[in-house]
Amino acid sequence: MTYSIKEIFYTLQGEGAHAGRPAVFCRFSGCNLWTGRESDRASAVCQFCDTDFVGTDGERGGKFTTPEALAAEIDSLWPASYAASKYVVFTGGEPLLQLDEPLIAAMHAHGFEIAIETNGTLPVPLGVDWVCVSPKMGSTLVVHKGNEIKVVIPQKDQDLAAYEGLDFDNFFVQPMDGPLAAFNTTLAIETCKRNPKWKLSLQTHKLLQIP
Ligand SMILES: C[S@@+](CC[C@H](N)C(=O)[O-])C[C@H]1O[C@@H](n2cnc3c(N)ncnc32)[C@H](O)[C@@H]1O
Ligand SMILES: Nc1nc2[nH]cc(C(=O)O)c2c(=O)[nH]1
Ligand code: SF4
Ligand SMILES: [Mg+2]
Repeated sequence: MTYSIKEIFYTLQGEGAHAGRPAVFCRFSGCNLWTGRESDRASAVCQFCDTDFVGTDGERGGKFTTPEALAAEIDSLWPASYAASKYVVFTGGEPLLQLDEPLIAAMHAHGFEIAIETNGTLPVPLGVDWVCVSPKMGSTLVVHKGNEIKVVIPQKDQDLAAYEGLDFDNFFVQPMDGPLAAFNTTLAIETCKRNPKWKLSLQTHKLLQIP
């Protein structure tokens, strides 16, 4: 399996229950809900994406022909002086188009805890340590359990109650970034206050202006 990687970088997890935790982000190229081309955005299933996941031209991006080569590149970003708490977040694009058990095994062999950020339309391979699902209206959700569900609001015809019976440890709403970000943030705050099952997830890396 050759892995197509947009970029790999070391930063703090910005979102969800692990916000503030140092993590290596590995962003896979490609998504099943949008081509990533602006000309296709209006006809895509997922139209609000804030991410460039096209190609392999980002920082440390490229084609990795073995799981070991990719794992070694990810591990090279972890501070050598502190070889504990190793944490990798596989994102994209849609990571479950490419993340497989050999890569999971290679990351575990390097001592990493493995997280994914997924749209929940594809099955999760065994061995992932932290599953964050962010469902998209217009797609079929097949991942009904995990560590956190992080619902971007608002989306057309969305019904938060439909997610409340799912088997997640944490329920987050995250305001949709874009022209209505300020309005959406107020909406998310009000949503949590009205229904305290839900907690607020902010994209703190954007507030902090870090990757
Ligand atoms: C770029 S996606 C990649 C992972 C996966 N494809 C997914 O959608 O979960 C990473 C996270 O950013 C969220 N996201 C994308 N665009 C956003 C936006 N405009 N505002 C807020 N969150 C956004 C997604 O819902 C997801 O939780
Ligand atoms: N700092 C930081 N945190 C993140 N959490 C989820 C991200 C993503 O794009 O999947 C992301 C990201 O791109 N940067
Ligand atoms: S599913 Fe994720 S990566 Fe794909 S277009 Fe939507 S937010 Fe972006
Ligand atoms: Mg992001």
